Amino acid sequence: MSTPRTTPANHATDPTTEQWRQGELVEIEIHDLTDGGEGVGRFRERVVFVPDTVPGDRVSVRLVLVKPQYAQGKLMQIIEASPNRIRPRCIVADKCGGCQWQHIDYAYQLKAKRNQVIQALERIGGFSEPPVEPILGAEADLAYRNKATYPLGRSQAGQVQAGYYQKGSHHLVNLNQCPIQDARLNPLLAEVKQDIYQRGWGIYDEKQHRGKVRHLGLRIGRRTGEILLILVAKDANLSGLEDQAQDWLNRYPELVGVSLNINSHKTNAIFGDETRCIAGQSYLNEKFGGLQFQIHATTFFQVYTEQAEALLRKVISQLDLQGHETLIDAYCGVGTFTLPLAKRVKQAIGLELQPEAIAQAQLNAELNGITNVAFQAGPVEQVLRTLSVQPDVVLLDPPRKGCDRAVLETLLQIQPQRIVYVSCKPATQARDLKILCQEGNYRLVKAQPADFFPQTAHVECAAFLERQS
Ligand SMILES: C[S@@+](CC[C@H](N)C(=O)[O-])C[C@H]1O[C@@H](n2cnc3c(N)ncnc32)[C@H](O)[C@@H]1O
Repeated sequence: MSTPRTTPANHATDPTTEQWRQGELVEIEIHDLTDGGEGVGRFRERVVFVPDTVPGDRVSVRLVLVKPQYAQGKLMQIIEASPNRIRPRCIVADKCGGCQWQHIDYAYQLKAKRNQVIQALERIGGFSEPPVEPILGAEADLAYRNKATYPLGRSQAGQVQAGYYQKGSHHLVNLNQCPIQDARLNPLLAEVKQDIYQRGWGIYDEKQHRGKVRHLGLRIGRRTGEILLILVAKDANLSGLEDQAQDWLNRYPELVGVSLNINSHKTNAIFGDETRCIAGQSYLNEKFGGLQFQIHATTFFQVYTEQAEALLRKVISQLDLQGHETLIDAYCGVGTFTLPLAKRVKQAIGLELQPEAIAQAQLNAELNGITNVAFQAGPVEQVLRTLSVQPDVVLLDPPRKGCDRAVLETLLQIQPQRIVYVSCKPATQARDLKILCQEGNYRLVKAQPADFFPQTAHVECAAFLERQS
């Protein structure tokens, strides 16, 4: 299970290519899954990647892209279904690119995710028999996401649509509800689209870079039920926006704020730099790790609150902090891990690129009366080496691309006793762990996978390292 997705160079003149015909219909058995969630089979001794399949399936596949060493297949027919296959609980699962694994039994998803971590540690990290714990599976494998950001579009009849892009395309799959979102967000999704239509606000066209409203975002505090609504628009000129925002606040008692984010750039990035609160408040309240948090609409917060908490509990129990330690939380966001951990150490320092997230982290510390914590805005690769403290523990939780090389080099110089590396991308995590563990600097004590993203191929993992004496 879990084949890293490789795309070998295209040797157009390789004679073996001739044995593959684009458009050919072939029958194959699926025996593996890639990191991206596609099934893997073999045909004429070479690899075929097929979305929407699962190990144990015997399928008929159209070869839609043919390369010398691999082909991309499109599932045409399931000849014999794997025992791991289930009927998707989402009515648009066959089209929508939001989830990759709606057709896979949850127990098998968990097995495949743990295996993804093991494979990455072995193949990329070079660890033999890595110490990977059983995965922390989720109690609820649906209705778990606390946040949704939908691109907007128009139907041929001109109706406003919101949803996720179709697999491998920029064609929008219109949704009125999404089974992996917190169900309390669904009524807003269906009705707000209609209001945008009634207001006559132009919908952004990414090809032409014309129109106004680009995305509709919804975020909910799982424990408090408070909801934030955010519109992302090319400019702030939406007639009647204040009235409409107030109308939404009146209509949905659980909605606590409506914001407008302005993104005037021709970019794939969702949010622009400026966010204005239009009605209500700019943040929602949430409870996490026994603490109170305020979270704005555009700042990072883990999408599965309960699972993030379950991983936090593992981190706390593994670290067994005694109260005398200095802890650095690099890539700290709004203080999600920093603040619960600060209560268990002498001093905590959070580092984060986004100044808005740092401002919220500071505020969250104040809200909870936590005074032994300091936050600093800036890139970890620059800030970490300028700190004058000697940390005992460093927690890393970088974005998917992993840590900048300079961060790893600084860690190898300052040599904290322990490093916890939390990641949602096993491949980059394994790459970075290899660097930290080379020449016997650190030892991988334990890797703890957790499912933060049921129905998708993504997996979270906390790796615990100890300095070798
Ligand atoms: C995966 S999130 C983790 C946030 C936090 N630990 C949490 O669990 O909520 C990664 C965070 O790193 C921040 N970030 C990205 N690149 C960074 C960099 N070069 N230096 C500092 N922070 C960065 C992002 O803004 C984001 O808040």
